[in-house]
Amino acid sequence: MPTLDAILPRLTDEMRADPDWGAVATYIPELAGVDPEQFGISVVLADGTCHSAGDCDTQFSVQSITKVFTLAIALGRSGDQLWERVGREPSGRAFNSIVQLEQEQGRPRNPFINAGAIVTTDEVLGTRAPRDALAEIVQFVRHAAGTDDIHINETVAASENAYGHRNYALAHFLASFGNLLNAPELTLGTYFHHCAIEMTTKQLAMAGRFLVDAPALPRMISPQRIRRLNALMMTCGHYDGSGDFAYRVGLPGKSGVGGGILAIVPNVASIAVWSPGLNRYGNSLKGTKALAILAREMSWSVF
Ligand SMILES: NC(=O)CC[C@H](N)C(=O)O
Repeated sequence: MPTLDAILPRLTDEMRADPDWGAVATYIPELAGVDPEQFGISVVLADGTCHSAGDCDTQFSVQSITKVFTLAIALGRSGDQLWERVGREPSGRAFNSIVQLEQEQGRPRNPFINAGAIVTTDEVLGTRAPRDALAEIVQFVRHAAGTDDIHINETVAASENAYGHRNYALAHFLASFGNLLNAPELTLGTYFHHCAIEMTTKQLAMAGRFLVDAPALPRMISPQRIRRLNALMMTCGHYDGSGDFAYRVGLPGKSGVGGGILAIVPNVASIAVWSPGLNRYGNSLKGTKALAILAREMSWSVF
């Protein structure tokens, strides 16, 4: 089998040569200015070694990928009670869709669509001040990644808040159904801030180690919870593109609108890829392409 150190630079060259970079998200003005022609990839193997290529040292907005970390924290705090407030089914709809929320009386389909992540964030917030909940989230991510050099970009959070009408609509809808403990602006303030965490692909691949379940990698949650988080990433991690991602890549993954994807090869590896241009589902165009090639070349699949 070819080694990662041979595959990753070749994959990066291939991605850079492909003229279709997709389109960056524009609804968060601060993200609209990011140069789409960037590509980075990092893989941490079960032995702890990290292999990277391309723009692997550039920090980017991880956005919805943080929903995996907040879900892990919410489950740690509340256990199965969380599932009274949010479901575990794929939504088959865009990440920011509101229609299902009305039809299903304010219980979001899963924790990875925006409505579900707002509920999860609300659970993590509890009765605390947003600053305390955010400190816990950032600490969890730093601990997982094994570095303190991970921060929230306040400008990105403010930019999203200023234009966050849809997320405000979702939060108010949740509140109208009695599924929000805190005032919408408090929960959303916390949500926008954790989405605005920035990482490099190296840091993100390191942070994903806690989902791999390998003896040499840090253990932060139980093996059973690792399997369950991976199951949700597989079924819901790419919104209405989750089926397509499972078909093409065959691994649990979570995307963010900043163009990052965290994918897990259970017991084998944590993979982070970043390219800011998105496909029609709002998932990284080249990130998905690169993962499909890498998974095939390494024979990595859960199927
Ligand atoms: N898909 C995403 O990454 C969406 C996250 C973004 N913060 C939002 O709420 O719209």
